[in-house]
Amino acid sequence: MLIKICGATRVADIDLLAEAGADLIGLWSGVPDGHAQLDDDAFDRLARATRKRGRTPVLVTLSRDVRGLLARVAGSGVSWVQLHGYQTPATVRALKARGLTVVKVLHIRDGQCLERPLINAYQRAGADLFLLDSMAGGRIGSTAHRLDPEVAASVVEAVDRPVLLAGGLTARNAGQFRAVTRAHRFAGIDVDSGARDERGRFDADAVRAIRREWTVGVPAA
Ligand SMILES: O=C(O)c1ccccc1N[C@@H]1O[C@H](COP(=O)(O)O)[C@@H](O)[C@H]1O
Repeated sequence: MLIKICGATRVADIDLLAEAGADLIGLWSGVPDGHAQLDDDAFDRLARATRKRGRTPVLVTLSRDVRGLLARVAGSGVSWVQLHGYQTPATVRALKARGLTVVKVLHIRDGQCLERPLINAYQRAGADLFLLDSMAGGRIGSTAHRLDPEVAASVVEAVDRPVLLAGGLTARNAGQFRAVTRAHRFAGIDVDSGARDERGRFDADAVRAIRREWTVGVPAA
């Protein structure tokens, strides 16, 4: 299973996350006013640092601007893109046409998957993975609002792609998701808030504990 930690902003973050066991590291571009939004130079520098440490950088974005996204991946050599907003299947198709690995986020609000009617269209467009994230009210992302394990299990059953879980995940709540983590489609987790200390800095012990608790009973790849 994959552990993705999201929102690195410094090379020191990459060092800490790589050492603590992150497989994928999320770098934000096209997240206006986001707490971890990077300018282009910082994005390229952190993408290089991530690859140098043998980890996979992931461009995390709300942008629907396909040209802009292609420019960003071309400039940085990043090949994974996480579409965290309400991008359409056409955006997924356009990125897949360039050979990128595309993770499409499905938003869970009040027990419902907002994009459920579009799941087949995203699959036909070539989405490689889905990522379930819980919304708090109208807010997208880093809500620290825990995903509902039963809703996650029902969406995982409904899709035909590997699934990452996100939304308020920590080492402490791993046990509540055992039914999902045993599912054939479960691919891993994505964490932002739960990997940080009270000052908002990444915490290596928290990341190690996340890896330890979330891999209990999950067959090795
Ligand atoms: O946090 C945001 O504002 C955000 C904006 C745009 C894209 C992603 C964002 N956050 C992502 O939300 C998940 C879950 O975070 P958490 O563990 O609940 O804090 C994670 O991928 C964040 O990077």
